[in-house]
Amino acid sequence: MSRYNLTLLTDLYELTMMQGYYENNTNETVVFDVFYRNNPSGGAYAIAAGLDQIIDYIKNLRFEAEDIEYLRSTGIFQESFLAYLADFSFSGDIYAIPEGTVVFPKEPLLKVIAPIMEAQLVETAILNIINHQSLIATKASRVVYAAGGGVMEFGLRRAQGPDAGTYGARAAVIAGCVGTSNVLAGKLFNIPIKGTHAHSWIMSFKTELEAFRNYARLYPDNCLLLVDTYDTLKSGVPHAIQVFTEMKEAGLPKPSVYGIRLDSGDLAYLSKKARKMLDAAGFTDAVISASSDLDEYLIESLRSQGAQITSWGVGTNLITSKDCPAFGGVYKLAAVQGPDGKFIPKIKVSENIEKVTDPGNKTIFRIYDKETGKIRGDLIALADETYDSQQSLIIFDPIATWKRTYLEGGSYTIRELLVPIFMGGQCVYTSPCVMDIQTYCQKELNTLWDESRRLANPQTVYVDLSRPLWELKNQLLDNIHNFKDKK
Ligand SMILES: Nc1ncnc2c1ncn2[C@@H]1O[C@H](COP(=O)(O)OP(=O)(O)OP(=O)(O)O)[C@@H](O)[C@H]1O
Ligand SMILES: O=P(O)(O)OC[C@H]1O[C@H](OP(=O)(O)OP(=O)(O)O)[C@H](O)[C@@H]1O
Ligand SMILES: O=C(O)c1cccnc1
Repeated sequence: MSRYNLTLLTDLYELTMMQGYYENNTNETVVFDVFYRNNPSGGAYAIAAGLDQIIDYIKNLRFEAEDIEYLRSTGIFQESFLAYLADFSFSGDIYAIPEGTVVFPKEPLLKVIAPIMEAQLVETAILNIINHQSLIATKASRVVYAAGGGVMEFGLRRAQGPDAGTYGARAAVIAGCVGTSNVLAGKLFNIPIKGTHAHSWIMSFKTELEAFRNYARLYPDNCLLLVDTYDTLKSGVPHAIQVFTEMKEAGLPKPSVYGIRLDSGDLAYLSKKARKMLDAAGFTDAVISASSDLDEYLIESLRSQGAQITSWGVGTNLITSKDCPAFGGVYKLAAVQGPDGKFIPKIKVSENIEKVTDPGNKTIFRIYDKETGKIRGDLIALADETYDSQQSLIIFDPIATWKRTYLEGGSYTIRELLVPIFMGGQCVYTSPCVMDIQTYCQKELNTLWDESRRLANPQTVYVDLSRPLWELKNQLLDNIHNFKDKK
């Protein structure tokens, strides 16, 4: 997707810090990690999304003459720094977890290794993109899980602006929605567009029957009729049946999709009644679709009541992730390259143990049970560590270290999650198309145990530190405390 230049999509402080580094003549290479601390909506996982837009952003990162002019007009920046910006391009490395991957708190979803001026500039846009799309993908995966499939994303009108509606639709399809009502998203990302019709269509005709007949004449192959404008069971469903009967009698080919949409009332009750009426008329394959302020909990409840709904239009609650409006991804410095080229690990200490960062240039290994393919745990490790799944391995909780799991050599498989995206400023990664990411995401979700997928109180997936990383972290914490003690 070609996009306008987002180079100024950054917080002012990134630019003022950048100018500070420029003035001080410091531009050492650093490592920054993107990670999040808590799973959205009380779940046990998130879905990584947004990488393709980050790639686009980095590729197009340059200060145009008008950007420089604007920055000059603020009076904050020196001419020498503006001249540096005019020549700026990204020269660093980026590693990331591919889109559609199931991810967990604390693990680096993306890692930037670049001169500090570059690494600092890109913080805001990277977080903005990952935080939004990962949030919506995670929410959508919950909705799709509850529905068992057949979810159409209908939220554009209630999204927080055009970008949220469009990239949100992309994220929703990655996570398993069968399509979106957003036509621009369909065009930009080559994803299926779906839709029925509104109450206004029915109301614009003299009668409901006339409105249905007209719609069926125009769209005989994809004909979902909205049946709740006047009276769902006494008018809408009987009229829909009448029109389907007329289509059949006219000898029209069987539609690819036909049926009804319920948009109000007791969806459980109405769908069961409507199913009986459609079946009795011989339309056993007619689809019953439902919409109206749905979310994963309502859908789960409807299904547990035996609602006869197999197609779901979900808007507001999905596209805004209404119960959890922010993803909370952060960007933290993990290492600074010393004069000898080696990375010096950095740690941020906090009163709150959860907020102490993991130091060093790191990677992530995912450990799967060999027999079932399910995730046993993730291991955040130093980037130069290697593992051999034929060797036995003990993984342990980095805080409650007595909680440990012994993995017998040969009983597990292991995969490194971070892959190179940019090397020396050049993109070395080709993003799959959205529908391929969707297929991959489905496989990813299947690596979670059912206990970690359920909506309420799911089982946490272990994210542990490798022994070398754990030792490094403790050593740095000790050093800091020794220093404090001596003061
Ligand atoms: N982070 C971890 N890494 C590896 N193994 C762990 C981890 N946490 C727990 N275990 C192991 O998993 C098993 C279950 O432990 P336990 O019941 O304490 O799990 P838990 O997830 O900590 O439970 P809780 O839900 O109370 O937090 C034990 O064998 C324990 O040693
Ligand atoms: O309810 P959502 O999950 O957001 O799904 C999308 C809603 O948008 C449409 O309604 P419309 O905008 O016409 O308003 P309505 O709520 O009055 O039907 C549609 O009929 C759904 O009800
Ligand atoms: O096509 C539909 O039925 C639709 C699209 C957007 C919002 N509500 C419904």
